[in-house]
Amino acid sequence: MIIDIRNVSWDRGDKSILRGVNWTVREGEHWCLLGLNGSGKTTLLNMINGYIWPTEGSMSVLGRTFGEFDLRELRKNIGWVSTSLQQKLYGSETAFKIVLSGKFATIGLYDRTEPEDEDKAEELMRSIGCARLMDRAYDTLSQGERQRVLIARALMASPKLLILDEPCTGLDVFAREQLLQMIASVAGQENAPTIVYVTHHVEEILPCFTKTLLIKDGRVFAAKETSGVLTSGTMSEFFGVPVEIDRHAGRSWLSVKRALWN
Ligand SMILES: Nc1ncnc2c1ncn2[C@@H]1O[C@H](COP(=O)(O)OP(=O)(O)OP(=O)(O)O)[C@@H](O)[C@H]1O
Repeated sequence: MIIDIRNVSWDRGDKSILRGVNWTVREGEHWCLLGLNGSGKTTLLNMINGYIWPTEGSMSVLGRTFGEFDLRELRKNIGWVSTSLQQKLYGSETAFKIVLSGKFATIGLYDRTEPEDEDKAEELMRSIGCARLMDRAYDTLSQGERQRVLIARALMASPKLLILDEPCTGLDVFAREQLLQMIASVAGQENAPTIVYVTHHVEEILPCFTKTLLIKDGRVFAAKETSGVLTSGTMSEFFGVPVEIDRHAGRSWLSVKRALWN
């Protein structure tokens, strides 16, 4: 079992940020986590990475129950790509060093690397289409290029779980489609990690994400086959606004069916 969350709540003061969350992710599954701003997605990810602890309930990640193991070891098995990670990295470092640092899950490269690590980093950058950026300083890269470098970094430690937290934020439509194609190819590889893809946008849900967790106001609204979730009826209920879902090329596109102002 990759993630097993049972009846988990997380309270701050008298507010329940997460309430009665149940979610099971099995090896080989690829999930999309969809929710509006403030629905609790980041809180849930922080919990999966062991940065916060459930107020109630129990959970295990990669087969380990919280409280019973070394969190640093766990984090080496989880690749996490997020905007907050981008902000922490040293911008003057080369893209290559940033990818290499993924082996140790550190910000900056302090440990000695072996020639085979360098070969692996180069190979990953090649397969993800960013090898030409190896010697470039990270802060000179475009947003789309940065995301590729961060995904290569996350894969450096051969994680069992890869979390992509809104990777398409700030990308133009072509950069977004390129990145999504790259993610689909990672998901399709033999020995691919289990992927959790976090987004606000249904059109980013690739066919490889066969399961979807909908989260709303800190509660699980649905957790099942994507095909059963991405319907006009379920999404209208989820967003609380009439929407229509159109299917095209194995993906879903959402349009809002009434004015949202006045
Ligand atoms: N440490 C905290 N103390 C109090 N409230 C918090 C704390 N962390 C998060 N919250 C609140 O919990 C709710 C869920 O926040 P969270 O960041 O998990 O949402 P999100 O789904 O990731 O949103 P977004 O899509 O905007 O990133 C928000 O209302 C937020 O203000």
